[in-house]
Amino acid sequence: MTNTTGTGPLLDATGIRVAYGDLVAVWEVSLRLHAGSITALVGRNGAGKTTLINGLCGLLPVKAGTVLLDGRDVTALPAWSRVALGLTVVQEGKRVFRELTVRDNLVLGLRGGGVKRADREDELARLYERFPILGECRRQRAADLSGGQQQMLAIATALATKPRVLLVDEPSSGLAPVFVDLVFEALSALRDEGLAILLVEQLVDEVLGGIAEEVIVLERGRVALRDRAANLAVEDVAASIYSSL
Ligand SMILES: Nc1ncnc2c1ncn2[C@@H]1O[C@H](COP(=O)(O)OP(=O)(O)OP(=O)(O)O)[C@@H](O)[C@H]1O
Repeated sequence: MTNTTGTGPLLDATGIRVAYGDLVAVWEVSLRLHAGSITALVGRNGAGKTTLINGLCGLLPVKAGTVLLDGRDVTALPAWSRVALGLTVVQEGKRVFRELTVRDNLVLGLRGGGVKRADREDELARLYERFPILGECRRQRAADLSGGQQQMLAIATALATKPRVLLVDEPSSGLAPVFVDLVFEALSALRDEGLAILLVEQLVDEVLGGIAEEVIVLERGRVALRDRAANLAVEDVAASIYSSL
């Protein structure tokens, strides 16, 4: 059944378990992401956030559980076919093709999302309009951009795939405050346009200060706390994250 009414979750993951050999890093985690909302995934280092994201997007196989994308079971599909269906990840660490130009990175995203060659220039123009900073340096190698610019490029490349569900792993990591603000502004705008976003983020103040509707705290691969952001105080979330230290 597809989510044509806009009321059901766009991403519905149930009982997700992910392991590295015998080490189970994520234990039967369930979560739902809805159109037009940001869910923040927080937890201390090693809690399993990246592993969960990679299981959801298909970069790692799941040992148990199901991932439904708009009602369709994508659990067995490779990452690239999930991208084509609208489930895209922005990996940790500003992953871009460093030797390619900004434009060519974006074109790879457009191809991954199945955008037709005839529509390419229009789509690129739209991306440059959204991220003027990328328009200005479209002919530069990605390696020559600043860390903040590379993060914007990583997000823009993900957007080029035309996702409905975006998984974003620690986009603010290592960025100057001005770029953190730009990243959060971009994600808020995408949420307002109807994307369902899962955001791994260490900046608890930012998460509870407005960007996220829901917060999930992971601890040793399990959900330790889950609530509407409005119901949570920074101290509660911080206590939940650091209680096991
Ligand atoms: N490639 C790997 N091989 C083996 N174990 C791994 C691998 N990657 C992660 N782990 C282990 O899995 C667990 C979860 O790690 P993960 O990176 O998902 O946590 P995280 O919450 O994203 O942490 P961080 O905030 O540091 O990125 C940790 O115990 C980690 O040591």
